Amino acid sequence: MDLQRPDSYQGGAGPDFNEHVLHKTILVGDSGVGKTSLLVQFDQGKFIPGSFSATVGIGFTNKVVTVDGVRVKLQIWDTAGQERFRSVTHAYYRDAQALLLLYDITNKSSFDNIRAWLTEIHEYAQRDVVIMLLGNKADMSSERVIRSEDGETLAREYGVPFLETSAKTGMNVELAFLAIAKELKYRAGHQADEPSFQIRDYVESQKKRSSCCSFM
Ligand SMILES: Nc1nc2c(ncn2[C@@H]2O[C@H](COP(=O)(O)OP(=O)(O)OP(=O)(O)O)[C@@H](O)[C@H]2O)c(=O)[nH]1
Repeated sequence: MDLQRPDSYQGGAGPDFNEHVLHKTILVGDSGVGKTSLLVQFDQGKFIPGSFSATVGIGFTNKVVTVDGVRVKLQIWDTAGQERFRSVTHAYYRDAQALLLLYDITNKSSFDNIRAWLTEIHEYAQRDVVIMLLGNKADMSSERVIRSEDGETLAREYGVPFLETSAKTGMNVELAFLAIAKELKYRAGHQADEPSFQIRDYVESQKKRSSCCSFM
């Protein structure tokens, strides 16, 4: 990711109670799991195949998501997964409202490291941070080593929502950010008579499964 990249915030008119609030969301996970690709797919609707260039440091993209007719501004931070940048990225966890934690379904160690990532998150982030677990590269069915059920079981253990995504095809990418935006909007303020919003139930009801892997 180019850290000098200009802010991609899609501003514009439109009254809502969140107009001036930026909800800080951070992408974390091992190097190469697809954090930058996921953000590019969500922001620009495209996937740039080819050689992998690791993120250096940290950078952000602003993006407006409309949920239930309300504009919610997400400031999405893309972090470097490489170990040598950890101390830099930890500093950003503290004021994050949401964290998208990614592993790569074709890379076992990226999945095994999720527990260590969650330990770090619990150490450095706020107690009530919204966490979502994402198993990325779901399009790579022939190289899959982590079953969908394994991701689901781990997410259930930690009480967090889970989705399999593909930054390549776009599968569930918008849903992941939309669910986060809905949760943050709900937390920012809701009517007393508004039904409660449960992010895990919402994700379960909306998610598309990778058609490749129902046998796994
Ligand atoms: N097939 C497929 N390839 C992907 C997907 N997501 C990412 N990739 C590829 O995986 C490689 C790593 O992707 P990145 O988005 O750079 O990974 P990252 O997590 O940002 O890596 P760091 O910046 O080092 O933390 C690149 O070659 C991407 O093209 C996906 O969903 N499907």
